[in-house]
Amino acid sequence: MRAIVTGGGTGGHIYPALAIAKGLQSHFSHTEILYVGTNHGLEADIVPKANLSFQAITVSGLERKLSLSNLKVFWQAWQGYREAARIIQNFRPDVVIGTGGYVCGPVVLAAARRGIPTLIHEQNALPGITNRILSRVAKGVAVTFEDSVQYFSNRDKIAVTGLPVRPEITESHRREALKALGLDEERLTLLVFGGSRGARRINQAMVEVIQHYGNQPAIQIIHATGQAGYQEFLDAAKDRGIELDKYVNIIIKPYLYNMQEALAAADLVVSRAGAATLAELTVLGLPSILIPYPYAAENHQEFNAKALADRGAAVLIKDAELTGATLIAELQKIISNENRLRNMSLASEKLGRPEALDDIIKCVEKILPRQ
Ligand SMILES: CC(=O)N[C@H]1[C@@H](OP(=O)(O)OP(=O)(O)OC[C@H]2O[C@@H](n3ccc(=O)[nH]c3=O)[C@H](O)[C@@H]2O)O[C@H](CO)[C@@H](O)[C@@H]1O
Repeated sequence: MRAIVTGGGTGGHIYPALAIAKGLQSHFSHTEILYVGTNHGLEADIVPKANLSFQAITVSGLERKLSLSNLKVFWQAWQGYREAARIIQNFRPDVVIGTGGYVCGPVVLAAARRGIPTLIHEQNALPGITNRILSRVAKGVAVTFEDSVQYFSNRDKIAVTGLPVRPEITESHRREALKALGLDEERLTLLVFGGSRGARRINQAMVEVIQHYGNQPAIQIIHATGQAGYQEFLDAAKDRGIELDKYVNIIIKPYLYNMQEALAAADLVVSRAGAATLAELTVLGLPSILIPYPYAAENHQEFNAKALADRGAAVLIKDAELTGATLIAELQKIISNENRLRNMSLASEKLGRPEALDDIIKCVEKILPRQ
């Protein structure tokens, strides 16, 4: 089986594509995977680290208003289409799978035009523009939420599968993960990150949180600032007189390439409310404090977060209300109440979709020509 997977820009599109690639590798014998992305998306960094072949094409997003730079984007899209067509011609895939982001457009279109079976996966309840367009030509459409079915015209090809998480995330174990991270088994572990690109607002609040919990014996913290916010975070901590290297219970990283270990070690998570993150939290039954990114298209992160908060799996803090003090107060309420932590964890587990990856592999089987 030869498959091209494509999806890019942010982790929310890339990790589901990686999960599907790994699912294909373990389901079909002799699977060869090629990941097609762009050189300026996070995928150029993440995919080679996952030991998959990677090729880049030229493409960028449209601005919403008509402008000269949009003309350049159309030209790039045409170039990207020709590059995608060439890659497809050389690789000769049996199937092409897209998980959203602009890069999927030319790749899935070029494959569909050549009669190659194509499947797209939508992570959010409100489908992205690329997937809405591609759903017209794709042979199959897998969606995370029942709610998104209404946005697609051809309902026969839609399957509600949930969002696939990377297999290593469900296969990691707490004890080994804590050991690998150099953390203590007796302490409560708090994992904090702001989606795949980090979140400045969360980083700002975390400076105070870290000062509050630094060297406290009962807790340890892993905080990913995002690549772009790392230096700013270190500077802000320094300005506050915090000497991070004196805290034995705090790990600060720009990015967690070993998220499976961080999640396995965690007892409680503070994060944005992107769809891939929430699928990972619920598949592991992790309780969380969610701060939805308020500028995500049509405020979809707030809807994502509410789905968990309304069922008792998470506490929601609005971005505008987030400060170091509000975060510490919420953390204290949860940490000091073991029962609450356990109930949140049970509620979270109920929302998990561990079968999502298998269901997507079934969708792939369905669109392949019969042998
Ligand atoms: C601002 C915005 O519009 N964000 C969107 C983007 O979020 P974003 O790209 O942040 O994606 P998600 O929050 O859904 O997922 C982040 C992914 O990155 C991983 N990770 C994160 C940090 C780190 O250090 N290491 C690491 O591995 C997480 O484990 C997760 O797999 O795509 C999601 C899925 O389409 C949408 O729901 C989000 O609304």
